[in-house]
Amino acid sequence: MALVLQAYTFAQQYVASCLHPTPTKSPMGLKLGVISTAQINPAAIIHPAETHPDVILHGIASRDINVAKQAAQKYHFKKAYGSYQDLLDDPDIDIVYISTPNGMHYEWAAKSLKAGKHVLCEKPFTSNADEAHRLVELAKERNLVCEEAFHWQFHPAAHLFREILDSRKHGRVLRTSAVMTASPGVPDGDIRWQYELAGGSSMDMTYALSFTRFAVHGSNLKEIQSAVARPYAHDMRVDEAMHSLLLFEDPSDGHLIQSRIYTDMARQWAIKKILPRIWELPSIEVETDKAIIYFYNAMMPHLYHYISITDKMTGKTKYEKQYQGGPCWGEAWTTGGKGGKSYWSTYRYQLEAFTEKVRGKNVPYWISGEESIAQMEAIDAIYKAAGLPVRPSLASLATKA
Ligand SMILES: NC(=O)C1=CN([C@@H]2O[C@H](COP(=O)(O)OP(=O)(O)OC[C@H]3O[C@@H](n4cnc5c(N)ncnc54)[C@H](OP(=O)(O)O)[C@@H]3O)[C@@H](O)[C@H]2O)C=CC1
Ligand SMILES: O=C1OC[C@@H](O)[C@H](O)[C@H]1O
Repeated sequence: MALVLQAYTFAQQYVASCLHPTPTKSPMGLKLGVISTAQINPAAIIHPAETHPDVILHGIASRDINVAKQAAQKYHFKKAYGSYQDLLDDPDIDIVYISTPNGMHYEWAAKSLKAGKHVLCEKPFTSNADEAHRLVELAKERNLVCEEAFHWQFHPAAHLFREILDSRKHGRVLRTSAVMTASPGVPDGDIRWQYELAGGSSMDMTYALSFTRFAVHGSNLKEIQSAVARPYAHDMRVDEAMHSLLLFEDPSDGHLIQSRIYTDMARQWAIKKILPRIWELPSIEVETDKAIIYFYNAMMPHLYHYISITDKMTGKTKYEKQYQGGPCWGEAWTTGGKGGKSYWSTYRYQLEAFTEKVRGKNVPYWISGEESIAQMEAIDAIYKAAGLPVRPSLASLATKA
């Protein structure tokens, strides 16, 4: 279903770009280089960049020059490169977006930083926490921006959700349950099934953990109470699905929060071969002292979302939504005016913050390196608790070979 959402995002952004005029590009705009010709590129970076006055589609790299040339022609990049390193050797490029398989994020993000480029790196940030530490350290040393592309966190709806929880209007957070599944499942041969490329549902569907950590933010992960993987039949090291129970501690009063996380790259259909679970979008439910709060489609709220709040005492439910402005962006002046635009995708809001950060300005919201490290530490801990190996670093695999 997530693939369907991506296609829908692509279509939505395409229509939006026809309906809304392309802005005049600043002659001093940041020159963007894209590493890989991944299928996510149009939705995650190319269309958002098209509508951003301060970003210029400069170059795209592929392991195959012909593939790079085709992509450059299709999306109007000025240049195409037949290797990722060639792109990094171009001194004109200011910012780099990395959409390689997970296991290559660290290598190319580190090489980009060493080449003096700011980095927007796809999720999950790295293969493991050790790599995340090293990358964050490197970015600090070089005084460059290096961000994990957790686009959903930039959307106004995410901040409405957080404000509802943080206000404590409904009491403390007691329990959370986050889900991300694929039904129809991820196709065979996909990068997500490959252990060496840091595949697995906990890695790919890292959103469920991200929703959770966002909801309980500030709380410390105390322990993994339980983690059970359903292994992939062709490689037992890859978690086709993962069920985990995490325990967080809220430092303000020491109360405990139990968090269920369920990811599944091959979710059983509702009716076999007839009806996949297309309605089961990545979402999170939060129980507080007084209410049950549910954020439906937290991953791609720009397409559709709601936040429902059901009062435990009265049983009454009220619904909220936020497509622009709101607690985070409401007072912010953006390249789309005050509060952003209602048709902006999560990726467009993300790019807005990323470019402002690169420009050294204050941004309405940011994902720190420490945040990405904590996220990777939690993933490592889940793998260990489930008895599976932490995803390997490519460099360590090369040494073993
Ligand atoms: N933010 C979001 O919403 C999404 C993020 N993602 C993330 O983006 C990344 C890419 O995902 P996705 O678009 O599905 O990936 P794809 O499989 O479509 O693309 C991956 C690209 O990586 C390059 N590549 C380099 N080495 C390999 C290799 N050994 N095997 C396969 N490809 C290789 C290829 O580009 P080339 O041939 O040009 O070198 C390929 O096109 C992942 O990290 C994923 O987690 C994915 C989907 C959504
Ligand atoms: O980031 C993602 O979002 C959408 C999903 O289809 C995909 O598996 C994942 O990589």
